[in-house]
Amino acid sequence: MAFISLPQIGIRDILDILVVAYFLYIVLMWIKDTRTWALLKGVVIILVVAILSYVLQLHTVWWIISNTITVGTIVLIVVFQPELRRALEQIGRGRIFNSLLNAGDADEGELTDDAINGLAKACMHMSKCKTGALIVIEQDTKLGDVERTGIPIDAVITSQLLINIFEKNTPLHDGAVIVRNNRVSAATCFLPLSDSMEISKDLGTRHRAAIGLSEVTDAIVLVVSEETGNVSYVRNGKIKRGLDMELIKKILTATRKKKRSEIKMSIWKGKRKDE
Ligand SMILES: Nc1ncnc2c1ncn2[C@@H]1O[C@H](COP(=O)(O)OP(=O)(O)OP(=O)(O)O)[C@@H](O)[C@H]1O
Repeated sequence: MAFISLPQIGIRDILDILVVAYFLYIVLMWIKDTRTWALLKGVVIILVVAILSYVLQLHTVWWIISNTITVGTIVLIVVFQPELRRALEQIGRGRIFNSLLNAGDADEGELTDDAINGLAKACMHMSKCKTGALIVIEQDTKLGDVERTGIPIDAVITSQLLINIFEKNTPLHDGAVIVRNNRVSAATCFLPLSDSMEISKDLGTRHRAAIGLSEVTDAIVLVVSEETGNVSYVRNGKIKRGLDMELIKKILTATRKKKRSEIKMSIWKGKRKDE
């Protein structure tokens, strides 16, 4: 009697399956959040056509598809180079690695109550006066490259200092301010612009720069619009507009708490749903 022999499954096989499943999940999540989603649908359609042409013996269609696949792969790598670069950067600053590397650093660089108050007060003041502002708060990803494009300051955060920096027609008002370890480390910094096509057309380059930096780093960016006085919070490529004093404080305080719990939890939880 023929009997079915089940392969032996050891702990290594389970680990193997879990690692592959996790990476597939990450890749699918990443694809879903970028313009690569449209590409994936295109690739699926081409694959379906290729299979059909093979099964139905449509020689010309099959010849064209099979010959363009090699060239097509190279073309896709070139076209999607920015997305691939961003994906690698995101892996590099992944929560699991950061948690392992930064365990114990929870309080280092964390915003103090005074700093949060200073930031919120300055944003609301500049909002009232319609003074444009761009404030980057460094997190785990070091922003030395961005900082080098600006002018060093190295001063404790106060609302007065920030208001003064962004005062129109003064030498430091253009570009972004970098905040590190509760200090304003530099001003007039140049941020990378986002090339996302999903950004609202009523947002100009200041907001595009904030989103651009948040796409490639884990920095938090506060933006005050010169045109509308609107205050926005930008993180992970997402923008939340129309903040008031309380909301700014609440968000910055929540980020601080999140950072602490992230170190304990992220190894187990993976990507949080609220992001
Ligand atoms: N890449 C960048 N890095 C840093 N700062 C930038 C960058 N691009 C623009 N800015 C800042 O934004 C200012 C121009 O803002 P612009 O009016 O184009 O944008 P906006 O998003 O419409 O802002 P607002 O609503 O404040 O008018 C510049 O003067 C400069 O200070």
